[in-house]
Order: sequence, then structure tokens, then C-alpha cells
Amino acid sequence: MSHPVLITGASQRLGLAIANDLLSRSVPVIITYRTPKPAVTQLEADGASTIQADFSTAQGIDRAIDAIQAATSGLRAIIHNASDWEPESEHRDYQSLIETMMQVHAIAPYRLNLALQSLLQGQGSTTDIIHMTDYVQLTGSQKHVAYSASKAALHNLTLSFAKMLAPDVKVNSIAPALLMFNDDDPQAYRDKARKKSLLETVPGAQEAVKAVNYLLSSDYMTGQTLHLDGGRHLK
Ligand SMILES: NC(=O)C1=CN([C@@H]2O[C@H](COP(=O)(O)OP(=O)(O)OC[C@H]3O[C@@H](n4cnc5c(N)ncnc54)[C@H](OP(=O)(O)O)[C@@H]3O)[C@@H](O)[C@H]2O)C=CC1
Ligand SMILES: Nc1nc2c(c(=O)[nH]1)N=C([C@H](O)[C@@H](O)CO)CN2
Repeated sequence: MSHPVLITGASQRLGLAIANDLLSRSVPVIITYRTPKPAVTQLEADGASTIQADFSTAQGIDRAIDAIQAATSGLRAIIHNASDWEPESEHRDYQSLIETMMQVHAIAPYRLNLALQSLLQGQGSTTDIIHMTDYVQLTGSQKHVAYSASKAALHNLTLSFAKMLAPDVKVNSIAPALLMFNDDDPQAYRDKARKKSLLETVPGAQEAVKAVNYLLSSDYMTGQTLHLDGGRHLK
């Protein structure tokens, strides 16, 4: 039995699709979730190990590290997917907002990678860390300033950990633009957002699944970014 793939924040959307794809191919999976929901129960029924974790505090990260170390003696990969997409417009306490964004998107991946690196090493074949960043890591964002800065920090962690953990561990970013709408996105937003890319499409979660599977199968990618943006960078 191969070691499990750890996916953070996998109770919905992209993380859930990645977990379900791996399980469908009998790849063992450990997921973290923040909020209990039916999808977590279903993942457990499908054989996933599930760990409740809130990465917004140091104590929450401590507890997650302890739980993951107790759950497995090795890891095939870590996919840092957990994320809060918070705009400044919905906050007045900007100190708290950027602290939370950095906590979830940079400090948690940083601390988990350092604490769990030994679970990824010495397996005779390369293992993987994948950071789910964002198209805005290079462009910035007027409406999600703290979020964007934290994703840029996460991408920089890709570069540092790729140097630190080679050759045992490959470390890459996946930087999506719009892959999936949120249920409450109004039609006007959807129509406008679709036109932001050259391909004028919103591909859905399977685009992230395919990117993850490419990186897991690669023998020569590390310190890189897979940009899933439909050509938006050329508009
Ligand atoms: N969807 C898209 O189009 C795009 C996605 N991305 C990135 O891809 C990744 C997946 O995106 P998507 O599936 O839309 O993500 P979601 O917005 O659905 O969030 C994924 C999960 O993160 C968890 N999460 C949020 N805050 C915390 C926290 N403090 N501690 C632990 N877990 C937390 C949530 O847990 P719970 O629900 O259990 O509370 C949620 O299920 C993210 O990193 C995102 O930034 C980037 C660009 C575009
Ligand atoms: N945690 C999340 N991060 C992001 C989301 C999301 O739903 N959850 N969505 C986006 C948007 O699709 C954006 O890319 C549209 O331009 C970005 N990050």
C-alpha cells in the first residue's frame, strides 16, 4: 500500500474533486476539513482519513500537525489547498484580515512542510508538495489585497522548499484563475468573469484535478507554476 496523499481543505470544490479522483484510483487519502459537512462523511465512507483542522491559529496548526503525524508513517504528497478568499470590502479590521490570510495561505503551509518533511523523504522515489496559489500571485488584486499578498508568499515558499527538499521532494505551485464559480455568484458577474480569459470558459474542478495528476506523475518539474488561466495573462 502506497503512502497517502494529504489534501488540506478538501470538504468542497477543488479539494473534494482532487480527493475523489485519487480515491477512485485507490490512492489512499488524508483530508483536513474545517467545517463538518456531508461530503466529509462521504469521503470517510469512501475510505479517506479525515482530520478537523482550522489553520487560522497557531494552536490549530499545532493540532493538525499532531493529528497528521499520528495518522500516517509516510506521505506520497501534500496538497495545500485550504483557503479563505476574503475581500477588504467585507472587513474593517485589516490587521486581523491580513493576519488570517497569511496564517492560512502561508504560515500553515510553511509549518506543515517543515514539520512533515520527514514523512515525504527516503521513499526511494520522488514525492510532492503542491501549493494551490492563484493567478493574482503575479498581478496583485485591488479587491483581495491581503489574500493576493498571502498567495504570493505561498508561491515564494514553493521556490524555497523546492531548493530545500530536492531531490527527494518536488515542490510546485498551481496558479488558477477562475476555475469554478461560487453558488452565490450572480449571472452578471458570471458573464463578465467568463470574458476575462482568452478562452472565455470556466472549466470547473477537473482542470485542477488534471494539473495535480500531471505534477504527481512528473519526473522533472520542481520550483515551477502551472498557470491555469485560459490565456487571461494575454488579455
Ligand atoms: N475556485 C477557483 O476558481 C480558484 C481557486 N483558487 C485556489 O484553489 C484552492 C481551492 O479553491 P476552492 O475549492 O474554490 O476553495 P474554497 O473556497 O472552496 O475553500 C477550500 C476549503 O478551505 C477551507 N478553509 C477555509 N478557511 C480555512 C481555515 N482557516 N482553516 C482550514 N481550512 C480552511 C474551507 O473549509 P470548510 O468549508 O470546511 O470551512 C474550504 O472547504 C484554494 O487555495 C483557492 O485559493 C485560486 C484561484 C481560483
Ligand atoms: N479559497 C478560494 N480562493 C479563490 C476562489 C474561491 O472560490 N475560493 N475564487 C477565486 C475566483 O475564481 C477568482 O479567481 C476570479 O477571478 C479566486 N480564489
